[in-house]
Amino acid sequence: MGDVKDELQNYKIIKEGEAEILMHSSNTVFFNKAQVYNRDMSIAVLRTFISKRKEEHDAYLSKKGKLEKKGIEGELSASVSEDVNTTHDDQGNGDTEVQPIHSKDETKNISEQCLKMPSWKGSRELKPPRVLEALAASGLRALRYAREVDEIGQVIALDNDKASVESCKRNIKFNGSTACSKVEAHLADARVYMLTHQKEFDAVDLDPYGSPSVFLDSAVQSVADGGILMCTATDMAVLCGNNGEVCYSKYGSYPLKGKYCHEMALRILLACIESHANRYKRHIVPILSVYMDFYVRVFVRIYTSASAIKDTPLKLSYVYQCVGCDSFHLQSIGRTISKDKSLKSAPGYGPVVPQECNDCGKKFNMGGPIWSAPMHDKDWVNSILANVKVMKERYPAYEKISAVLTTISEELHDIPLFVSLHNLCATLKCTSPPAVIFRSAVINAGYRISGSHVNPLGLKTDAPMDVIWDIMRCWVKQHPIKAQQPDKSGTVILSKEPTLEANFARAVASLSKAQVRKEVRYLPNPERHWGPKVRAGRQITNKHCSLLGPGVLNGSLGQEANEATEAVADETTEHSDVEGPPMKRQKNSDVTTEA
Ligand SMILES: C[S@@+](CC[C@H](N)C(=O)[O-])C[C@H]1O[C@@H](n2cnc3c(N)ncnc32)[C@H](O)[C@@H]1O
Ligand SMILES: [Zn+2]
Repeated sequence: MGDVKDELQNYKIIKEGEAEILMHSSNTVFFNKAQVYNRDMSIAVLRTFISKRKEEHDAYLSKKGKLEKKGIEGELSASVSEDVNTTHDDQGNGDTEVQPIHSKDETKNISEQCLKMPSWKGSRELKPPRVLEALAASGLRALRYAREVDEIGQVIALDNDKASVESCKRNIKFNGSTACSKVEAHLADARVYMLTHQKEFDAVDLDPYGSPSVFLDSAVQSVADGGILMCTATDMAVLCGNNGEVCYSKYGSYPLKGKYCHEMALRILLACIESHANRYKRHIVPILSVYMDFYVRVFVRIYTSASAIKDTPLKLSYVYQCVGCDSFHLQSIGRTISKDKSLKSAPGYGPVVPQECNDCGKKFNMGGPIWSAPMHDKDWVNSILANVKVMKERYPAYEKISAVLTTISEELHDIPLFVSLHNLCATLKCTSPPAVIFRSAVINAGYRISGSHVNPLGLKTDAPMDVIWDIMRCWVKQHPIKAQQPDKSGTVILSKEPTLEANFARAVASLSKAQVRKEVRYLPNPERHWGPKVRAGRQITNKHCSLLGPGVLNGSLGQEANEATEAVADETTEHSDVEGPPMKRQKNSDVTTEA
């Protein structure tokens, strides 16, 4: 007895949500409290998944019941497969172009049809969802799922590290009867386990150190039809372009350095998961894709449909980014043509840009392919946010996740990537218009504009780059700058006369509903040292700098975190900035990005 007591003295209890874990003083098992956002967000998604799954099952049973009443046995499955085979309305008499998919309405057709084909198809009883936490460490996440998500089924927690599995088993016992009855811990290589448990889990969670790339192939196979894959990547330096070739080798896409790099990271990860899913006649439907703090996390549903995977090239694009002015253009990989009442796939028309940038005359870097279809499902985002607000007290990170979800709910979902107002001004070496004034000019020119959750200074818009530069030319006419060197991109852009006369009068829609209601949309980090952690039990060395940012060596925040904090500070001044003096921005990437 005394021994047990002595032994327990070496542990401290860490509580997060309703779960408690024992952490040994030597802390050899991975634990990062910054991941509370990640775990809270995942719980919110799982709660919504359970209620949506129930709705889908009820709808399926009601449709089935109606058909059975009419005595039309077998028609349901026929109607479902018909739906899945017809992914577009065919209106053409001869050859008709069908555009690549960027908008939700276009994907909605596809996803709605696929939603009719989940794993429980045909069964009257909907079993509680089974969850796999493939990389569990202390088991904190698995325990939170089991204790906090009502109606959840069995949770399997895996780790290939013996100490982690022992700690996980200890924590299961420590959390009492619900945990003991629902959570099981196994020592296993997650890849082998997932490969040998195909389509068995309604939710699979991947939360690795760094990149999830080696786990994706088996993970997409272990998710049941209509199930959800939740996947984190913390290798932001790789995904954001510091090691472009490493990114290509891990994810099959080239990243581009740019203000939108964190959104590009999300879209590279989505494209990579889709590519693995396609190998098994499966495809993804993104529900929510989030960049937070120092990592990206995506939530995607997975379906099997040999015909739906033909649409994949319509959902992927290369990105051309000008090395001089950062203008960007998307090149879709595929298009479809409708011929004699059937749809055919064809390679995308290209190139969408000339050799030299129309705006400044410099060359383009080409990145991608990225997922260019919507990366969130708006209905899901609204449901998740509503659910989070109702259960406010059950989320330790309520302020943060509700702020992120609010900003995501406002994003233009059909617009991949974004422009940065400060970057535009840095190129022109001009003072920055207040965001609300720039937004107004875009709206007054007949285009849509929204913020972006990944960057408080990002603006998503369907206005083409030439319209954006015209607005900036008009702004500079009103706020003249000193003469610059003639070969600079900004000088070339300003040497052209605008063809559009920008109207900077404040437009009604220039502030989002949440901005009007003064709801929090971005939050700074709660404390210093908030950021990624290295593998349990390992020393921080120079090698980790590429993953965590140079600040880790002296224990300060990484570069990513610093930029985020700076951006939040900028965003918090956005409102006061509205009528205030414009700020001058310097561009430091002018020389380094030149090819
Ligand atoms: C970042 S930690 C997981 C943190 C945990 N999900 C949480 O929320 O607290 C990653 C874990 O993956 C485990 N791991 C790495 N490779 C693995 C593999 N091939 N199979 C199973 N576990 C693995 C490591 O031992 C480590 O405990
Ligand atoms: Zn250019």
